Amino acid sequence: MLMVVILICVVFGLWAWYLRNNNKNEPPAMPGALPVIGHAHLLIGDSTKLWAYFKELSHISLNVGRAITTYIGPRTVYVITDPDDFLTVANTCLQKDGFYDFAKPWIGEGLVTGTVSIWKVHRKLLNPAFSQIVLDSYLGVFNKQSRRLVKDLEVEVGKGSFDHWIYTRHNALETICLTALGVDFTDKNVLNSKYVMATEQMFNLIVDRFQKVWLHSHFIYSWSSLKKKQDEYLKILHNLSYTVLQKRKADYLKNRNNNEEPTQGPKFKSFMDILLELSIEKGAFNDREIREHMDTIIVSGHDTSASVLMYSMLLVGSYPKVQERIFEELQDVFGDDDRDVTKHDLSQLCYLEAVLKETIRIYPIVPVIARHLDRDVKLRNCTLTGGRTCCMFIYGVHRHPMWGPDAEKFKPERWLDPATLPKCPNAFAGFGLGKRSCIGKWYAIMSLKTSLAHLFRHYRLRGDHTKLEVKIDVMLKPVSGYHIAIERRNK
Ligand code: HEM
Repeated sequence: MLMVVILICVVFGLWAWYLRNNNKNEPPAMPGALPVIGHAHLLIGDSTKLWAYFKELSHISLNVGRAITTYIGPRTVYVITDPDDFLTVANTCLQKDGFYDFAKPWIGEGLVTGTVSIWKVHRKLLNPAFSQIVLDSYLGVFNKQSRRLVKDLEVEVGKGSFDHWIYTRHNALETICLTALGVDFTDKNVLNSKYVMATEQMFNLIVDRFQKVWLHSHFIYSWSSLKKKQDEYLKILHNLSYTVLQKRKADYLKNRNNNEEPTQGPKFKSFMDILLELSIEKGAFNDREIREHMDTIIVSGHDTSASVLMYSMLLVGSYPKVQERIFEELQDVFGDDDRDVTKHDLSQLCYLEAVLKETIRIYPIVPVIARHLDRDVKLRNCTLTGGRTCCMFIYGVHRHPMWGPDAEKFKPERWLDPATLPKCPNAFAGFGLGKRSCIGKWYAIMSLKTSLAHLFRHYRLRGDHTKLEVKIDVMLKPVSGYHIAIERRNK
């Protein structure tokens, strides 16, 4: 078996080696390629090492015209870090790269991984679920969940460093279930923990597969021990989403038969309401498709927000002056009142929003995205060849020289004055760019601002982000998270 695998790799490698130099206007090649395997040997190691390699790729790309060519066995993979080129590729080639197929057993044809023809129809149908009017209707839940987080953290007051990532993850999972899906898991701790664990393991597994180039083949992967583990985790993940689906569907049908408006949940149609309505009344989705959209929203909606909350708490804890400025802004808006955050308050919390954006710029939790090039794409300094993979390095875009010599510094105030921001509108790509950018951007900003407004009214944080080691588990994750301590704020 091993011999067959090696033989296949060698044949593909030689073939790709032969084909790869035909485009004379291609970006320069990344140094260090070996015959046949290309740069695949640089992917080997744990996910911290992989992240170090990705950072190096970003910096090399930034230094040589914002684009380089790498080779993973038979595949040619471009790395780009120019913001305008990023947008060009993002809007010219809408198809996600084959690497995203590693997540398809989990989230299928949901928006993140969906094939273009399906994505085009479904994104249009689902956009209204993230309209401002729907998001405003979630503000009550965002406040309730933020208060819950403040309360949960009470046990850590004065006890020294602890892992706040555990708290933000559980809280964000409950929030996405309450809002987008209309189900309450706040008293189901065991289920919640199992789901969070399975999500983490699935991300590990996808990265593990990425690093083991021979497992890129679906056939070889299907015989691997990794695939067996994947099946176990998927059982947990799909079990939860199917349970929610059955319950919500039964409620929908009951209300429809009784001609009743739902008594619980938001007044406006949530993501789940829209899915059910389109499925039951118009036959737009079958159960599998609903489940795939639900799984996509659960994972992309909770892990992202939880990570940004975790990193922003750590960064603010590391910069006392930033923390005091946040508190001053909160005092200006709320005084000593512990009331809920309103829509109007959110529009006034400009410094807090700057903190969030700067956090995502420094720690882009989705640091790389990839497209399949279905045609040749002409960029500013080079041409990418169709049929290949283009990785857009958000991490690199956020360190482009247009951010200035202090690009590595956490400086929220740069967001307050257009003169201190890059002129290029694409320089910030934390939520992706173009037609397939994040559908949940404003959901995330609203929920995160609400959480931070509650947290910083109650606590003073201390942290040290320079001690944080990160790894890439699809998203940018902490290796360990014991870097903040909290104290109650005496106003
Ligand atoms: C701060 C938090 C978030 C960040 C930084 C973020 C970032 C991103 C990025 C970079 C992409 C593009 C992915 C790619 O092209 O492969 C994306 C897509 C997506 N995000 Fe987010 N996201 C966040 C929060 C959310 C939330 C809260 C939701 C849902 C409630 C969500 C749902 C999605 C979906 C469904 C897509 C796929 C969009 C499409 O292809 O049409 N995200 N996000």
